[in-house]
Amino acid sequence: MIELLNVSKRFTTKNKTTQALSNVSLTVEKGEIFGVIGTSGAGKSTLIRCVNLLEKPNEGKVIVDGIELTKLSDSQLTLERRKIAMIFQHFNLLSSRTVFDNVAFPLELEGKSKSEIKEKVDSLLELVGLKEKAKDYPANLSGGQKQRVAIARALANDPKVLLCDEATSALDPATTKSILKLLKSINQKLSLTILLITHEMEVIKTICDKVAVIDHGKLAEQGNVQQIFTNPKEEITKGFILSSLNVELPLVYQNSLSKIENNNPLVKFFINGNEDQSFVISNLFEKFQVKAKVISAQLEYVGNLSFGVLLVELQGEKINEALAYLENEYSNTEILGYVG
Ligand SMILES: Nc1ncnc2c1ncn2[C@@H]1O[C@H](COP(=O)(O)OP(=O)(O)OP(=O)(O)O)[C@@H](O)[C@H]1O
Repeated sequence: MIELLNVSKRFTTKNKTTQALSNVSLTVEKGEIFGVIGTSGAGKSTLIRCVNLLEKPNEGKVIVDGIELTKLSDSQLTLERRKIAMIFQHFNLLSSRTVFDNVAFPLELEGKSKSEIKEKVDSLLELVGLKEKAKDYPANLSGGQKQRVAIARALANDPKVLLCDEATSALDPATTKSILKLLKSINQKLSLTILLITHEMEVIKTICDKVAVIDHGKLAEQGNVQQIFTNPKEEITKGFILSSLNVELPLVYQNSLSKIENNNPLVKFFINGNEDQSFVISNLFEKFQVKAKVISAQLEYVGNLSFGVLLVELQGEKINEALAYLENEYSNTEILGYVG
């Protein structure tokens, strides 16, 4: 449904040229939710804006629904853009219009009749759960409600693709969840293809089928979400996954941690979704008679795979063998220090 082929984009200002995207290729299949994750300045906004040609690539092709947008005239592009809707971090609603009139706006531009508009807007407000707010103004809505209006408006012209530019970044965690749930249900009900950009792994984990990691304008890694979460190849991807797993050393351990190596090591390591790895505690005991006291842990599920981080204190005689085993078998094994 969306294909970017070797897309590059440079911005040239008076003093310098920034290579915002280098040779980016990706394919989003029909009906898929595809997430692009990256840190600030990585090129996410530029990438998503290249899909509807709000930014024109310097090189490469952009193909949406079989049409190569990069070779269309401006008037042809205007027509094709109707298939591609977009929502934004800050909602971009018209403050002088009611909720109803915001959603009606693209239909008015299309020249639809009053009765057609009423029928469509009512059904869209029903879809996003905001029927009772039809007469309210944006200023009187919560952030989550504003984004619901923006989603209803985006769907007014029955687009084939929805682009989400950090759509939940301005929302609190509970509202983020409800908006992601709404996007997923729209994706399923309408078979709408969704491309989103985010800096939060949580968003990817919650609704995406596929993910691409962008770093300094290049795609570092891409694949289905299960595969990337459980077997990340690139350091940047591992960093995103670890940052979404929040294990902290409890204060009592922080205060007693030392560098004295003949004490018990505190070890942090990553479980990658492989079922064998879930048996780490019994493996350590069976193989080395080393006991692993769990200090902190976070396990997550992507589909039926569990992955996560474990923080344990190792106790026993064959500590060095146990550490070598963890370093070999588990990614990102790290000795945080020693406790007496
Ligand atoms: N219009 C522009 N003119 C000049 N440079 C730009 C322009 N837009 C983006 N850039 C530069 O291109 C690079 C990528 O920017 P982009 O906004 O795509 O990153 P991002 O990943 O979306 O970051 P953020 O999450 O902070 O919005 C940055 O170095 C940015 O400064």
